[in-house]
Amino acid sequence: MAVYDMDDALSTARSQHVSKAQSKQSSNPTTEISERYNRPIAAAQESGLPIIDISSYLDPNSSLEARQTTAQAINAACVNYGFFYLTGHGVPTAKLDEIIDLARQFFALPIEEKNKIKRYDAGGPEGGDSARGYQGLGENVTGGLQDMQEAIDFYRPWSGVVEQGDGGPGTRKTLQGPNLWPEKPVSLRAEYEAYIAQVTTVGRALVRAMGVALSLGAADPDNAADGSAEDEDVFARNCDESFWVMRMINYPPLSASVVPAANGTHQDPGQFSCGAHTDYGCVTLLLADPTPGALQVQLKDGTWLPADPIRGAFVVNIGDMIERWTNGMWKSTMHRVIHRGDGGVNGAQGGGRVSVPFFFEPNFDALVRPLGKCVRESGRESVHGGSTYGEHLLTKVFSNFYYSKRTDW
Ligand SMILES: O=C(O)CCC(=O)C(=O)O
Ligand SMILES: [Fe+2]
Repeated sequence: MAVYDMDDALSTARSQHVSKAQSKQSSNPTTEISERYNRPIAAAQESGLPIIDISSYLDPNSSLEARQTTAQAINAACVNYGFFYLTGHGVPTAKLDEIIDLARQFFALPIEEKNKIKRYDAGGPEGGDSARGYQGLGENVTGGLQDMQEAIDFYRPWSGVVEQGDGGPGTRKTLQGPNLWPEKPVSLRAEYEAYIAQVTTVGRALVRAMGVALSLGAADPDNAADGSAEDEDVFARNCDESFWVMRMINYPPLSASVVPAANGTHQDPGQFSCGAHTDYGCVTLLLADPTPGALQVQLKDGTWLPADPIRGAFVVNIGDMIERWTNGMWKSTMHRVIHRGDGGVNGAQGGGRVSVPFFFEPNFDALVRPLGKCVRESGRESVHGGSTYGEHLLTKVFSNFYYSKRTDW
């Protein structure tokens, strides 16, 4: 089951779909980490993630009924899984292939070339901003463990005032630097910028559909610019200048990985490609190469569901800001990546798995706090007093843990 055919995969996933698991999701990442690989993989997965066609939110001529059907499917997927496949998004499959291919070409370059766009700490003499640029193997940490991945992070360009960093002239504040684009492959930057424009359109459509899915009520035209109005446009309004992040990742096979350590090198067979975490923002549109078995999603009974790629579809998951806005009615779901390299197209070649998640996030200054309707319907106290997305993001970047479970809000 190496390369998916879209039609086959869709029909298989639909026919295999079974009802949700009921028991409570683990919220303690340390338990998960201590168990390493030992948690069961959900019985070879009887249940696939739901598949949702977003085209009715991209087509201005779609019927109300079509949009309602999509919204209901989104609500069910977010209540039960926090994850789903997204089709009908309009980004050509050839474009998706090109994005993966360019990433693979970059990661195949010598380390000296990759380090030309190395990420450096804010305030340092290199002019880094602690966020943008290339991160080598083992630099990313989840739950105290090094992840076996290398990556480049790109963010929405900083449009606020650019301040001098704490290190004096020539230094930068966190997040305020320019994106560091690789010189090679030469076409990467233009292709990626065009892709970012496309996925931003998809992200906008998706969050509009999510507002409808929560039955928040039609927007009053008088509130069009009011970020605090709690109608069905609330997510769209608070994401209209999305402070997006795009991460280009290469996961070498764990079986062959050697992690650089202060005292030389060591190999850790219990290492994760990416440790269990929830995403900290709004919605993630994940594009990944066809390697099966690598991405795993934690179901409510604690077992892990492999979320294998479907060619031409995104894997979408909701992040902590949506969980906060919905007062926990929609949960951001734990997921992890284990690319052992012992199967699949790329694994069989002993190669890395490449993925390019696009994190469609709220505006930097968007105030994110539980919606009144969700507080009432969830039947629980408000889970958070509210903070801007920018404040939340900065705690993530300052903590130097790219990923973390949401216990810190
Ligand atoms: O590479 C993947 O499949 C998932 C990556 C991920 O979860 C993340 O970057 O947040
Ligand atoms: Fe993630």
